Amino acid sequence: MWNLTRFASSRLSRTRRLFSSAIPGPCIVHKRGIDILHDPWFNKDTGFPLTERDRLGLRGLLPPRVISFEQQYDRFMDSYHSLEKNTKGQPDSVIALAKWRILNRLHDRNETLYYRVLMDNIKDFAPIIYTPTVGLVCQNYSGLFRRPRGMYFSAKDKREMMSMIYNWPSQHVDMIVLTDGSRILGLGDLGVQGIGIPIGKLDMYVAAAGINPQRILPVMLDVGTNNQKLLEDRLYLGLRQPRLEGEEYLSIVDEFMEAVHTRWPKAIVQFEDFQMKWAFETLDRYRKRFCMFNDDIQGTAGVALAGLLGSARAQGRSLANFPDQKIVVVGAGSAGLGVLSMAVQAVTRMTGKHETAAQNFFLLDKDGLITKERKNLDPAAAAFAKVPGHIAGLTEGASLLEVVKTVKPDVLLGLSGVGGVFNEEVLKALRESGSTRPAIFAMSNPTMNAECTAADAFKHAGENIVFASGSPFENIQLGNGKVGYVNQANNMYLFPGIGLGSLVSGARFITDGMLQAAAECLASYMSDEEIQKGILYPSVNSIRHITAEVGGSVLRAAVAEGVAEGHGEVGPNELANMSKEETVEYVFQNMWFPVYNPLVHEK
Ligand SMILES: NC(=O)c1ccc[n+]([C@@H]2O[C@H](COP(=O)([O-])OP(=O)(O)OC[C@H]3O[C@@H](n4cnc5c(N)ncnc54)[C@H](O)[C@@H]3O)[C@@H](O)[C@H]2O)c1
Ligand SMILES: O=C(O)C[C@H](O)C(=O)O
Ligand SMILES: [Mg+2]
Repeated sequence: MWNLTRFASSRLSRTRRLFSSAIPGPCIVHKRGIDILHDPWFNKDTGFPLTERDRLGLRGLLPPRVISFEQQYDRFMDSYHSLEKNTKGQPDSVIALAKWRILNRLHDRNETLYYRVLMDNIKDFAPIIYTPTVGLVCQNYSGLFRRPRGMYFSAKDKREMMSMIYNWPSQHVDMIVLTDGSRILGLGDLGVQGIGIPIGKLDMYVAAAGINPQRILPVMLDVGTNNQKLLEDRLYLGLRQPRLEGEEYLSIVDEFMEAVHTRWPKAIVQFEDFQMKWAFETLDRYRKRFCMFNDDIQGTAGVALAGLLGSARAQGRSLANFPDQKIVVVGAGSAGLGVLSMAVQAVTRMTGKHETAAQNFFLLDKDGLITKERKNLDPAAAAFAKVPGHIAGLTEGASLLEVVKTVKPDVLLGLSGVGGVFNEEVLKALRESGSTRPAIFAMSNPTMNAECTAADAFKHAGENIVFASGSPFENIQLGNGKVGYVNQANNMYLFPGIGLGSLVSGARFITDGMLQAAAECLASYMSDEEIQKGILYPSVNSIRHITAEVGGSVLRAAVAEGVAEGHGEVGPNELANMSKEETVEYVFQNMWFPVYNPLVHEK
């Protein structure tokens, strides 16, 4: 139901009321007539008032009755609910794709209405436009393709990107999400079909951070694919060649980054779902030259750290005891290593001792426990490699079950991309760990790649656990009215605020201090009462509020670190003089909100 009063009960209420009473400002449009109806940025469908139909040459191109935004909203939601009813009993994937299609059609037609229904129903719609359905959409992208969205740069576009970037119709771009499709969620190399991920992430940017949808740009860098099935698929829409490697690959990314920053020097680029070697290499290569970050390494790390600190609180420990938590991380890829690096930074700050900061962290990959004896030990994992035999029974390549039985961890955190690796035996061993309240983070996406389901976690590891997963699961009814709370540990709680805070501070770079501030903000967001119930993260329904808070923290950190250059009319000195509350209010004020603005034609 379309209802502005819902905001009154949310944590957004004060600021939202400010917005809702404001008269929407006019919006300049350079086209007329049918071209406006075909442009989802400006189209209002049957919502164009008569005066506007006259002004814009729309008279006669629409049925005569003017339908209000509220009525359009309700009409869409009615169709959506009918679809839900009509698809009952069909396979989950069929229902999920049908829901995605109806939302996507609205997205293609009328962005204002689309983003409004998305924002108001974010808990129901996030699983469709984001994980898990976005994974299914990427897997089937070439068959589902109807209209392009975003930009595609391919290996064949070498030396052309600087001019191609000017093909994008929008004068201003604030946020770019870029992928090369090489590691899409836990689904592997999906080549050009990975474009669904930047689209879904940017939908979250609009819904959560209020980035103006006219200023977002999803980008696919198609450098080929090593997915043989796709190369042989006659419908595949990407380059039919193996992935570029080495310098050839980097020269393509370099050229793209130069082109973007020539046209939009202040645009922020989020790298998403790059395979590990390129995720680290590109972060290292660009983070001191451009305002960019890698969401899988850095966004995930902050969300996981906030969850780890929350689990310590849920176990009744003071934060000063966080370094004593024994944490087993399964998956030594971009996400797992990002999480451990940030956790080590946190422990170092608490104890002042870097050398021993990783002593309670245990890291496994597909070959088991990583120790100093590992052949071809990845330098990025070396800091977390154990000395074999240091703890009796812990040898190189020990299985997850052996590690859990020996270490008796407080936390089991999965970023392996492998569904079910937290199997019954592992979960039962965790139950025996003796930890007052074991925590399980099954963070891999989409749902079928989660290390365990919520139901299995509560069943085998005990009702006392704290549970979080990367993709959403329903809460578990434990009987006798008791509920096993399911958290969603997903980087969506941070990347929108990191992007928005960087944007409105005019940050030159995104520093570790800004990322740390984002994580601390999320960690301190939850009350003790919530944490005791096992609730580690806010409801997705309050994502705009948490994003404004995170954005404010990121902004303040940017100022403190001397990288804030100001944004629009607001200079660095003004930013520096803002109180904490003022920074959050300023971030809110910069959020776009979907309403129909009066359209004014200009040649
Ligand atoms: N919830 C979130 O916010 C979030 C954020 C980022 C990534 N992820 C998910 O994390 C997963 C991994 O992402 P990544 O970028 O680190 O991938 P990656 O390919 O860089 O790393 C995967 C790691 O898992 C290890 N692995 C594979 N099979 C294993 C097994 N059976 N047991 C133990 N380890 C195993 C690999 O050796 C590798 O170290 C993906 O499913 C992704 O969707 C979730
Ligand atoms: O996309 C997500 O839902 C989270 C994360 O970025 C991932 O790669 O799994
Ligand atoms: Mg990702």
